[in-house]
Amino acid sequence: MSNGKIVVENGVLKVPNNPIIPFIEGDGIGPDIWAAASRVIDAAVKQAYNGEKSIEWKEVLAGQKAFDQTGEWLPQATLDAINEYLIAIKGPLTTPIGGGIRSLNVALRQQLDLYVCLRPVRYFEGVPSPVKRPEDTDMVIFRENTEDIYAGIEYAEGSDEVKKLINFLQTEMGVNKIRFPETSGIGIKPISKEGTQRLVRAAINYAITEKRESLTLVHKGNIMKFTEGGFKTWGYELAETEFADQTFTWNQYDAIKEAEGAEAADKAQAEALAAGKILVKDSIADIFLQQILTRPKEFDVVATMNLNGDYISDALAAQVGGIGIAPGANINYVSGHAIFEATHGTAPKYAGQDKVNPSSVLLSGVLMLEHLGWKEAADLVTASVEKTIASKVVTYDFARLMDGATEVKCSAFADELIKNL
Ligand SMILES: NC(=O)C1=CN([C@@H]2O[C@H](COP(=O)(O)OP(=O)(O)OC[C@H]3O[C@@H](n4cnc5c(N)ncnc54)[C@H](OP(=O)(O)O)[C@@H]3O)[C@@H](O)[C@H]2O)C=CC1
Ligand SMILES: O=C(O)CCC(=O)C(=O)O
Ligand SMILES: [Mg+2]
Repeated sequence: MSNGKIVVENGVLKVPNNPIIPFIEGDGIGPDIWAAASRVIDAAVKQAYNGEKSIEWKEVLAGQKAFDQTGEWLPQATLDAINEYLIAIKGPLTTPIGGGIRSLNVALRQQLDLYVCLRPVRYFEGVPSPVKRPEDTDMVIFRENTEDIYAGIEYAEGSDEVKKLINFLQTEMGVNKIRFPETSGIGIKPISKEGTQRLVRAAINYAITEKRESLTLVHKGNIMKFTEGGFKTWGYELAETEFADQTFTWNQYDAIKEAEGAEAADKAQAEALAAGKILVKDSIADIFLQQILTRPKEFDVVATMNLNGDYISDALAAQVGGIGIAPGANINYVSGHAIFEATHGTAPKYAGQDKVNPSSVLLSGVLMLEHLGWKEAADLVTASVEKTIASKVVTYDFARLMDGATEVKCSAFADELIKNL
């Protein structure tokens, strides 16, 4: 452990006092927010441990910077370094729309098999929000990170591949419902039982450890029966088999109701919850998006597939004040690999202006510190974010919605955060 490498031993992370942590600066606003956030993290670690601990940052390349320096968008050396050092943090990377390279963000998650995209959503007092009671929103999203349409199995309209696939579907599979077969692009959506269950397992384990009350499986299983519907079925199945003593599911509720009536089902559920069991329920994605606005208190931990999770995490971020403050982490709980990153993207129109809010990547750093077991440093940063926002010294995104705010640049906001540690 003396060589600065974080390792996993018997499923437990061993962190030296001076761990080497690879970082990807990112495209667009990446350099600005990374410079700001890393300064705050370093200052918090120094203060929390009187200089006995510190992070040795190791830059690894991806995105435009990597392409300019090496001719590759995601060099093998970057994957090798993250593989070796286990934990990394990154700024956002650009993905062109419609053509060009596929997402490097997705590639990193898939190639390192970081199957959980963890995105906690909580309110910070004083942050301007579009809803009346933003403090009612306190959810933790577990977004499946390796499957779904993000697998990138897509064929362009007019290509030989799409003609072959459509022909196969029509002649071999009896499909006659492709409305415009001559001009369709086709995408494939793989959702597996293994992929679902390792995600739901992580979500239930989190709910147990963090003493959360419920887990909601969000899906569109009424329409996509064997993919999103499978997700729901396999999620309930996992809860009822692996976590029989710790959970009570709506599936079980329905079975009791059918056999013994609604009163018996209500009683069984009430008893289970009184005994501290986690309620595992499900929600169809469209109604879920309505209810997170109208009844946010009913939701706690949320598990869902990749695309739903992408939409839901941005929607929930907006609810508590926007994407400038929404952190995230991509984690493989078995191998120990993790990459921490903001929920937002490269915001190209603000690139190089030292303008945007560094809180998303900074709070991703807080998740990283917590993951390392460096809670004291994590708590210092969180308290400083709370204090700084309460003092109304904020970046443009909050300043434009707050009365009496002092707008500061990204780097000056970091100075303020360090002052308030
Ligand atoms: N994980 C990743 O690396 C991700 C990468 N991307 C990529 O980023 C690129 C741009 O995507 P886009 O759809 O514009 O989404 P972005 O998240 O980059 O930006 C959209 C808007 O969100 C607000 N915003 C984003 N970041 C911040 C911040 N730090 N502080 C304050 N406000 C912020 C800005 O709002 P306003 O205009 O109102 O000021 C901005 O214009 C694309 O190539 C996309 O693929 C997207 C998401 C995640
Ligand atoms: O990879 C991208 O460009 C977008 C990723 C994204 O939207 C996300 O991680 O939430
Ligand atoms: Mg997204």
